[in-house]
Amino acid sequence: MAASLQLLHCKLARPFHSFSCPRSTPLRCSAAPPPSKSPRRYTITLLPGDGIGPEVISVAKDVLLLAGSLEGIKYDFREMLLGGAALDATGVPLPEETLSVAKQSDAVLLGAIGGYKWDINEKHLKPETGLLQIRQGLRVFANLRPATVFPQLVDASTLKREIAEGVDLMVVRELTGGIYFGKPRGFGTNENGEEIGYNTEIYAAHEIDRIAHVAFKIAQKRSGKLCSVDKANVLEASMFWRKRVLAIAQEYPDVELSHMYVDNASMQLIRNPKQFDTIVTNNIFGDILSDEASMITGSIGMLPSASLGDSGPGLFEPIHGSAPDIAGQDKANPFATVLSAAMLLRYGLGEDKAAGRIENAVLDTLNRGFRTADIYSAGTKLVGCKQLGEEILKSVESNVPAAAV
Ligand SMILES: NC(=O)C1=CN([C@@H]2O[C@H](COP(=O)(O)OP(=O)(O)OC[C@H]3O[C@@H](n4cnc5c(N)ncnc54)[C@H](O)[C@@H]3O)[C@@H](O)[C@H]2O)C=CC1
Ligand SMILES: CC(C)CC(=O)C(=O)O
Repeated sequence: MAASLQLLHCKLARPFHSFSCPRSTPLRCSAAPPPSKSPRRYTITLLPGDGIGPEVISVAKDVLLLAGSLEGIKYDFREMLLGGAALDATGVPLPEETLSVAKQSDAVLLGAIGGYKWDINEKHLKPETGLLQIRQGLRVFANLRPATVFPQLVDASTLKREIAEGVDLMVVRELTGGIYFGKPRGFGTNENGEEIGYNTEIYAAHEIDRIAHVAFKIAQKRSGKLCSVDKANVLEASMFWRKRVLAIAQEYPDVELSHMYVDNASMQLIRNPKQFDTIVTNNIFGDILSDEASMITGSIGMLPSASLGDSGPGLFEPIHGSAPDIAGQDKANPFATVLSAAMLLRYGLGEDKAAGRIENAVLDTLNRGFRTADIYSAGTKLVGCKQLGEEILKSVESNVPAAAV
């Protein structure tokens, strides 16, 4: 089974740099485990989930298959239930079998979960609880969310060209701690007998230290700049976050560390996103800031993610949700999931060549003018999720070299 963070630490933390950032030089690590099986064969757990999840996973699976077969890779796919689909079939959002199969696989590719149908469910019967449980079950505490503005999509950004052009940042989000998991949590009544709901933002030292190490290492391989985002002017958990990040910084004298309050960071991302390179932040701030960062790139449908732990399979998923407003209409943008599949190959399996094929194919498809509605602009070709998938496959097949895209 792949040891995800070990692979990451040996690799380039800027997967798209070859076309988005000519100023930097690719880093390679000789310690990265070369694939030794021949033919290389991997077990991949697919979790399509709900809403547009199955639509985008179907495209990504085909792309993985083709890029893999062209690079001598074979897969055993295990499609399992998660979220609302699992609730309907089994009564729980994360069946034991799903977690067990996921744990035994080499990597996990997830679509999205959730939908109106389950919104009124109690907490333990919500699709979202299944998502949190699988992240925790796989111990994937480091969630990497690269936000890269592709030259082809500068005009799809809601920001002015001069602000959006060249943005290439990495949000390192802590994924298995903080307020999404903190206890006590729940509903009750206060001393006046009034109903209340409450949650706890809590971080132990080891949780901050390990995500800080990941972020510093990524920053080292990028531009050497790390911004830690918190709310240390108000929240004790953030004051402690900052203290630990400062302590860990002693081990990375080559990284220029800055701190920013989250309210300012959300404003600065829109004012001047190019001031950021690597951002490290807690679970909830990372969730929100990465959705915001996605719009700089043109759409939430463009942002992939990799969630990695110290050992075991990584979990790869687009940052978007199940988009119930467009589900079943063939309108979903599958690029985020396809790029998550590329991250799976690169950081989950060490299959750089197959990953590169997919990344180049995404750019080639954009170069050939194909767009889903969320990134459409005048003069480009509007297509649905399925047709975009077919175009990506053509680009994978033609294997346009990186220099040409
Ligand atoms: N990782 C996951 O599975 C996540 C699940 N959710 C769940 O998803 C459901 C909907 O949540 P929302 O807040 O509406 O967030 P969302 O990300 O599903 O949708 C927000 C907006 O972006 C659009 N959008 C999202 N992905 C797109 C894509 N690939 N292509 C084109 N447009 C896209 C949607 O149509 C919608 O207008 C909820 O049940 C929520 O809990 C939300 C976020 C993450
Ligand atoms: C639906 C939540 C559990 C998670 C979320 O919003 C996210 O990770 O993007």
